[in-house]
Amino acid sequence: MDYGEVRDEVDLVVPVKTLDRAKTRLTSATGGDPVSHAALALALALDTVSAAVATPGVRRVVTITSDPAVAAEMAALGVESLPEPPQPGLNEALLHGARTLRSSRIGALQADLPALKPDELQAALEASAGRRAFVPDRQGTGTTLLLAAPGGELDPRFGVGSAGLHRLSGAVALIGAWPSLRCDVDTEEDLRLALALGLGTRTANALPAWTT
Ligand SMILES: Nc1nc2c(ncn2[C@@H]2O[C@H](COP(=O)(O)OP(=O)(O)OP(=O)(O)O)[C@@H](O)[C@H]2O)c(=O)[nH]1
Ligand SMILES: C=C(OP(=O)(O)O)C(=O)O
Repeated sequence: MDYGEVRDEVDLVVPVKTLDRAKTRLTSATGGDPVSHAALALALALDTVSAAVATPGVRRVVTITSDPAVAAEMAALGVESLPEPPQPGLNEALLHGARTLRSSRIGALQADLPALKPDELQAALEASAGRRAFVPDRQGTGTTLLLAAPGGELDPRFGVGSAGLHRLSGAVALIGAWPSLRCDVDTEEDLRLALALGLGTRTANALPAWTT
């Protein structure tokens, strides 16, 4: 295989929790209303995936989710969903996706990047230059994107302090001027920052009243 041609082309797995369990740290942002909360969590994922699909170096996007509502909305974007494996947990879900896809190059993208710009994701793919690499979140502690090397293992270590764990596991930290790729939305403060960066249309339409 000529890795020179494929090394910037990647298949991305995007994990999405069931909407009733997702984004608990954002619960206060929607005033505790479960319907508004689920709509916001779904919008975050749809905007993230839409931007990923529009990125030239991304060949395929697949979500890992057990939520039929998420799978149906993703299908409307032309994105396939795989159910979660029997083993619980984010890393298990990502490993299951990576094993199922058997891609020439695999990556994991978090589903809470509602300001994501395709040109910033593309720039990160190019900066990885075919290495196993990751993009830390804006605080530098979490991970928003993990890329395997072409033909290599993803070896995901998401969870608390994942940036440090990915670094320790030998992945290269990619730090660029990619604010939309580094702005994962866990809290109200993150949502305000993403709003300032320019939200995708679905999240903009699902925003709680306090943002307007
Ligand atoms: N499929 C799947 N996705 C998960 C799982 N755990 C986390 N995720 C997803 O992984 C991404 C990062 O997780 P977090 O930022 O912690 O999001 P979260 O768990 O919804 O948020 P909190 O409840 O506030 O911790 C999000 O896209 C989640 O939907 C899991 O067990 N399975
Ligand atoms: C699971 C992660 O996301 P967060 O830190 O946003 O919960 C992570 O960054 O590994």
